[in-house]
Amino acid sequence: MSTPVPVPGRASSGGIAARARGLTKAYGSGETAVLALDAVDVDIARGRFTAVMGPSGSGKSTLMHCLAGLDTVSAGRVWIGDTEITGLRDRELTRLRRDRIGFMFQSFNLIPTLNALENITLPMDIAGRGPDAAWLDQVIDTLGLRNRLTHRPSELSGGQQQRVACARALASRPELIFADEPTGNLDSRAGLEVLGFLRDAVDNLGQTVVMVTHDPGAAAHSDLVLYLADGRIVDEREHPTAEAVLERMRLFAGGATRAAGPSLGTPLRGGDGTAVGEA
Ligand SMILES: Nc1ncnc2c1ncn2[C@@H]1O[C@H](COP(=O)(O)OP(=O)(O)OP(=O)(O)O)[C@@H](O)[C@H]1O
Repeated sequence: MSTPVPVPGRASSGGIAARARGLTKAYGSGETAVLALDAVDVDIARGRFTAVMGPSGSGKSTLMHCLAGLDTVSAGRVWIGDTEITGLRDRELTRLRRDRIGFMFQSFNLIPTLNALENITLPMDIAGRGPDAAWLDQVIDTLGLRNRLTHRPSELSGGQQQRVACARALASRPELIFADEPTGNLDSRAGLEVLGFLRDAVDNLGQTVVMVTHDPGAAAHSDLVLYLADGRIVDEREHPTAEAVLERMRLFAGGATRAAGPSLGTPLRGGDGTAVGEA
């Protein structure tokens, strides 16, 4: 009998929020084809904060998009909870994304003509579902948005806008939140705040978060870092510190990481608090 090979990401006692087997994504064809993901197996543990890191072009965003059903796969299978999403029709996939997944992007993606509260509840309004009032209250208070609810995005700072986007992602109490560089457009103080809220969402609200980032300091807020290189998960680390992540990133080809910008180096919880990224 062969010994089972451990799958990156591993389960928590809470089970699996998403998983992929043999996930392969190629762009283009023939000579110009790019293999963005190369037969990736991964388990995303429920109730945990998972960070995805790797050099530019390693496939981080593609992995996120395929796991979240935002992009089709070339081969392999993907599940959200127990639902296989590969093979779902567009309409079913749209409904699944709307009902079961929350998204945060680097560029906030708020509607400029709606105020903060309207932005937060928009996905539920579109779905024709009223929010759970007690949960929504808790999300708004956790994110410190109570006195900003009537403001439009242009009347909010970048950090406040991302907090609104975070509240929008949380409002329907999704099974899983995917965040693609959520701190990429924020100064380090606002970025730290947003990471703290994502951490709170996992620790205090029982949410599951998957975050793509370039920043070892941001990754240090997670429970587990998955390292991608050339479309494969090549390593993982539990309870990462910023130093350990930076060190691992240095091992990638050329030693170059895009961590040279302002780093969100001081985890609000755990880690050793040393600022990195300026190294
Ligand atoms: N729509 C597309 N068409 C063709 N190639 C693409 C497309 N999207 C991504 N790729 C290629 O797939 C590979 C993985 O891209 P991806 O955006 O997932 O990497 P990444 O790790 O998120 O990069 P970055 O850190 O720079 O955002 C890259 O080689 C990229 O050029």
